[in-house]
Amino acid sequence: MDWLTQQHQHQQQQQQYKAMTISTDNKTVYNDIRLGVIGGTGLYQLEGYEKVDEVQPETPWGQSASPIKILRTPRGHHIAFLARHGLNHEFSPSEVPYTANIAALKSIGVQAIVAFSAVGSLQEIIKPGDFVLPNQIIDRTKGIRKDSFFGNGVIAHASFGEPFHKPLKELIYSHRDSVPEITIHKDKVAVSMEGPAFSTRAESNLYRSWGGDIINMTCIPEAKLAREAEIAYQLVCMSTDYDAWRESEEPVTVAEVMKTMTTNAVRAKALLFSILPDLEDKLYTGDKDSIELVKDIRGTMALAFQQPKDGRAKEKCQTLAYIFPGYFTL
Ligand SMILES: CSC[C@H]1O[C@H](OP(=O)(O)O)[C@H](O)[C@@H]1O
Ligand SMILES: Nc1ncnc2[nH]cnc12
Repeated sequence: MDWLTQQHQHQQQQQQYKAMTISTDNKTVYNDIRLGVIGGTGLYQLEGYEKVDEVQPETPWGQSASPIKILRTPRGHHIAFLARHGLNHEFSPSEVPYTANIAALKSIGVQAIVAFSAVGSLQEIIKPGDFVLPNQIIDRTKGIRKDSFFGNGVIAHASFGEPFHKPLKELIYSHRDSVPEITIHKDKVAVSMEGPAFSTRAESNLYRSWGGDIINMTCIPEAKLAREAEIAYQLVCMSTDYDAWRESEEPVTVAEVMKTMTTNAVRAKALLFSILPDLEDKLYTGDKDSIELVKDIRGTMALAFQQPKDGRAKEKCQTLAYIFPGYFTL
């Protein structure tokens, strides 16, 4: 079968699928969740929205780090909020159940994620308190995190040259003046390190020499998994410190990060609040299977499989059907 036919067939199958979330009372069904928000260090709740429910689906990759809060926006749409490290920050960056987090969001219908992250700055121009929309990542994690839904008999290679979702990034950036206190930089390079200890001064300088602009410990594998799950994903970074490269200053500590995050968290919520109506216009208008904003990412994995269909491990196909409804005939 040629790829166009394959693509067409896949889109038809996708249309038959309607993501649904059953509420905790087992009665209410939310089938209109399209936006997911992930909060990181210092951002564990999204106040200001009506909490209508919370769900924690059991995915084939386990449970998400925290229950997913289903919130109603002032316009009446449902959005999903997840605390990446757990509500009490109980998962270290190496321990976060990234696969479960992304699978759970996908399973309730999320098609776009705005993810927040506290980052160190590797450049003078990015001051603590500034926000950054990166467009590239240098992966310095150590291979101990599960960073793919594939393997074990079903092999696929996602395209990851552009690790973030450009239309989503541009939408967020277009609101850069909406919160006057925030300076937003865009198209910067994020270094994602393993941690949990922060970098040495030598490492911090090395990342600068590689062109790194900011550093965190979580965007790998989160961005990769979102890409595999065909979810449009943009990281909104909040600079908290100058890491360890500035000889004139003490290297970063958690106390410094948390101090800056107190203000950053308030600003992050203000930014989200101001971009939300635009995001809702773009994401919640029209049929959920043909949203213009995310159309470039829907169906992309159909072309990423390595094997002939009959060469795939059946059991693994069944598992993967949880996040790829329509891709596998079971
Ligand atoms: C407590 S400082 C290091 C910690 O902060 C960032 O977390 P997140 O990306 O979830 O906001 C960084 O990635 C590290 O996990
Ligand atoms: N300097 C830093 N390095 C890694 N992750 C961070 N998160 C916040 N500041 C950081």
